[in-house]
Amino acid sequence: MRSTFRKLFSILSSRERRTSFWMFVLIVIGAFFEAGGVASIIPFISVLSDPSVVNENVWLARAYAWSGMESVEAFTIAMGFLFLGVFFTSLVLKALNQWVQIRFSKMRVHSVGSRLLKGYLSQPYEWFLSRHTSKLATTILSEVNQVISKSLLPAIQLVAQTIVVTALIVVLLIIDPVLAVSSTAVLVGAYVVIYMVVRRPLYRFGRRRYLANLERYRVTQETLGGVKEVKVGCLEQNMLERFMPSSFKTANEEIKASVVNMLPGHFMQAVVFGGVVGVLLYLKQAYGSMSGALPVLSAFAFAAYRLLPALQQIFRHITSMRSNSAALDGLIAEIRSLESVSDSRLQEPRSRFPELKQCIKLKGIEYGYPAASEMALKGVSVTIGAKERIGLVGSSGSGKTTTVDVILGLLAPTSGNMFVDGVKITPENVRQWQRSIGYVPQHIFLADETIAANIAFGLKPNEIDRDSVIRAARLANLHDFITTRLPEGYDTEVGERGVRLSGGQRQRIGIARALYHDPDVLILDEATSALDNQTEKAVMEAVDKLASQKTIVLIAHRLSTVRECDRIYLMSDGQVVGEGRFDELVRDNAEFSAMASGEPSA
Ligand SMILES: Nc1ncnc2c1ncn2[C@@H]1O[C@H](COP(=O)(O)OP(=O)(O)OP(=O)(O)O)[C@@H](O)[C@H]1O
Repeated sequence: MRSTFRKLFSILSSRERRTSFWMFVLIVIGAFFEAGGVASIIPFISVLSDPSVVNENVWLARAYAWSGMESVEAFTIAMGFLFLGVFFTSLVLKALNQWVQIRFSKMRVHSVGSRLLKGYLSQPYEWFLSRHTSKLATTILSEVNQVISKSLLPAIQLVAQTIVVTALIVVLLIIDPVLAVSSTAVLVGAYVVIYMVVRRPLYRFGRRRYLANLERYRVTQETLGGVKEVKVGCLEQNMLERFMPSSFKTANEEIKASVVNMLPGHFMQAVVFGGVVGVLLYLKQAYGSMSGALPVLSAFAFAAYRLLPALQQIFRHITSMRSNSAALDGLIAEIRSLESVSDSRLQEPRSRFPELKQCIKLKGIEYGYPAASEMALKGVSVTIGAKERIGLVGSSGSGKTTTVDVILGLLAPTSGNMFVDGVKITPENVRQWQRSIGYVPQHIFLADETIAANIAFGLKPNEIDRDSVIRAARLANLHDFITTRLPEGYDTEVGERGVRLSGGQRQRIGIARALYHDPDVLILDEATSALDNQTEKAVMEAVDKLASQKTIVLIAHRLSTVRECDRIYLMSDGQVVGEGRFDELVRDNAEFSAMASGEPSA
């Protein structure tokens, strides 16, 4: 249990830890008043049942004299009000404490989730290559919530209830030590026995729920993310059957944990009722008569009214923390797997590289993916002149995308260097370099927003510059389509994942997006490979318009795409094996010439 507290503490920031200290102080004050409420009932009931105690008891006599009351009746009424005052104050403090505790923990869903996303975003691109995005999303969206509501909040409430229970027991010990010790021993002992029985199954249920929930999210994301393939492949039933076991398991394990949480409550009622009989017999024995025992009985009854639910809640909090320790461990492992979180990797660099004047030079680049046995790039040297249009071609797996990812500054070469106008690209200046590049991937991710917001992707609505959006759309050959064919022009919603746009239109939105920040260099990574010849032609017209305005790097499967390039690099097995203009390569390079002859001319 101590280690669970330590782990929970470790997911809080130092500011949150300080806040939790003040929350603890408030809990102690609340407990003080709760115990005071129980203690103050004794003198009130004593005076009520036998007014003569006002003179017999030293403390009551002093209080009576100090109050200056004229009659014992008035004093009794005042005592009643005092008791009610303490009791009401304890209720108000209880409500305040609950509000503070719930607010503190629910806000942690927000802050821990945000810190986690910040941690993910500040990781290098390489880090993401070995991660499943569905697991990252599940951790942020589901597991953080699970840990906070089923582990952190119970932990806080456990501390609060334990302090209240301790304070109440101290008061009871003062009132009647024998009764306090024996009844506490029976109650706490019964809970300890139950906990010992259920702790292992609870951990098992929690671990199975955690794993099943990850699987549930993964299958959901695959199914909905690939809905087109699912529909075409008639895989609906298949996907449903893959989803249902993990979904069933998640629910089932949660049911088991909840029932185990609840059952001891019934068992404890049997213990308590058995105990009441014993207490009454004891009181009759110890105080001679029931009327003599009335003040003590009232105090114990009143304390039990708080103590029993508090003990039951303590038990539930402990079991909840226990059954969620797998989720907490998962979250901690995820936080630890993050390399240092650096703000510099999150902020937009203030400046960008000076305009490209001469060339981008890759010199002897070697790169190996973390888990791969073979190098993906084996000494690649490439020169891309300013305002040139360069093509990268080669068979699948030859290293084109890896080369582009190095140019994009996403992968740091294992050896070799990249220079931009003679300046070496280093971790310090790579983000400025990235600001100079516009990138168009093979599949454009379209957000469920307007055309304008999709072109100015990632910006807040008030940051979008309409003139830049229109300029980029004109360059991408999209402006006429947007203004004449779309009902609300640039303010037309594209629909989730761009389903209302054709493949060619989506790709041109991608090009407009890449051009929005007016980059020097435009990189298209198989941006037209998924399009038919006719649609590709329309997209390539947009690219042609940019020739001699921008430096362009094109990765292409189809050689027709790179026909107009100033220079083409042919890659094979992580190396550059040919270089030249299209016709030069057809003439001089057997591999290229074979590729060209195998492809119908566009
Ligand atoms: N994330 C990765 N982890 C390990 N190896 C990888 C990874 N991505 C690519 N590779 C390997 O690196 C080599 C080069 O891959 P790359 O994607 O650069 O080729 P490509 O020419 O772009 O291929 P394609 O035309 O199919 O996209 C391949 O052998 C590939 O298997």
